[in-house]
Amino acid sequence: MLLEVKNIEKSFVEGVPVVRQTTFSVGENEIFALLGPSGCGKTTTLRLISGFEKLDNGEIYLEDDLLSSTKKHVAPQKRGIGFVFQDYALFPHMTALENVAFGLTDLPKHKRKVFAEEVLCRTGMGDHQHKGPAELSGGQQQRVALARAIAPEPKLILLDEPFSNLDAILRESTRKEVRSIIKKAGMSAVLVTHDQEEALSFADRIGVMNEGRIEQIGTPEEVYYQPKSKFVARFLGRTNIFEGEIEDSDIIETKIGHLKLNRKAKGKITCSIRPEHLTIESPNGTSDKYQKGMIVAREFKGHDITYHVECDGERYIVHTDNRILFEQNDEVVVRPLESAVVLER
Ligand SMILES: Nc1ncnc2c1ncn2[C@@H]1O[C@H](COP(=O)(O)OP(=O)(O)OP(=O)(O)O)[C@@H](O)[C@H]1O
Repeated sequence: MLLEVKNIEKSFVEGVPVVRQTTFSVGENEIFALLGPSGCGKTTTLRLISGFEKLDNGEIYLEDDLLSSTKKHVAPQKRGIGFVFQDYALFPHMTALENVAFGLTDLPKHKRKVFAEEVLCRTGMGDHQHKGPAELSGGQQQRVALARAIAPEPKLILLDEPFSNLDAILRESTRKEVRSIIKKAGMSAVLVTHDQEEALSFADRIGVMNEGRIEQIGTPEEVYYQPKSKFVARFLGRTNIFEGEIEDSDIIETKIGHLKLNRKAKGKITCSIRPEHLTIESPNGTSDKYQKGMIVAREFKGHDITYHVECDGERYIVHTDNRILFEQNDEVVVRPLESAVVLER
């Protein structure tokens, strides 16, 4: 593993831990995202890795070298880690090109600007390379900061909400470019974000953080489709939660009817099923193992439609493609297409 974070802990105020017993590792050429709501400790975790904060407990290793522990603290500039922080401070008296070229000390002088220009072009800033930070918009400065951090090709790069100031279209294209630069150069990255779509599309693996702890680590598909907790299920996108009691079975009775579970369970259980794993049908001709419900709201989004269906006082969300057309107040049955995932907590 390239980066190993072992049981790290940090409090700013005694007795109020901000990062608790956090453990994860990042492999060679891997992009790892720390995803969680505002205030859950993501930035602090990144600052502990960069060395801008000292930890209270635990250890951080890069290529088996100890960077941080309670006894040792390697200075940030000596860690060989690149970073883009939320406040992306660029050198104000330098142009965009000079900002990016500045860190390329490993290259011969005449090659620095050529390479810096190439990276700026790839982050869409080629036309603005001779402007100073004051002449650039927030989003443009953010792209220069990204180029500056990536250009020296550090083994590991830390990215704290690096696309937050870009509009939706620019965000997607910049994300793709940055991902491809990181992958091609063989770098690894830790991305901090509260945007689930960003984590799902950018990272190879995601650690979902809640109140200072990582609740689950997995590939985007695992954390999205196999969440371990209610928090992870809900934070990764819309979902339908069912609660009930069963006797050693993989079927639960719900208000939409029988629902198959991904495994056998017993006692009180909670399970989750994504809206796209449910569908709706006209009640005519379907067997009576599915309960009737009514469409109470509909969100048409062009390529797909989200229906809100009320069954016996409970609301469910169903996501279908735009060929399944119903109107508000239509009577329907909700039918599962996949099994529901039993949550551990
Ligand atoms: N230097 C500090 N001194 C005191 N408290 C701090 C300090 N830095 C962070 N905190 C507190 O630690 C908690 C976690 O902050 P952190 O910035 O790590 O969260 P985050 O998940 O990155 O949130 P955001 O996405 O809003 O940046 C917050 O309650 C914050 O107020």
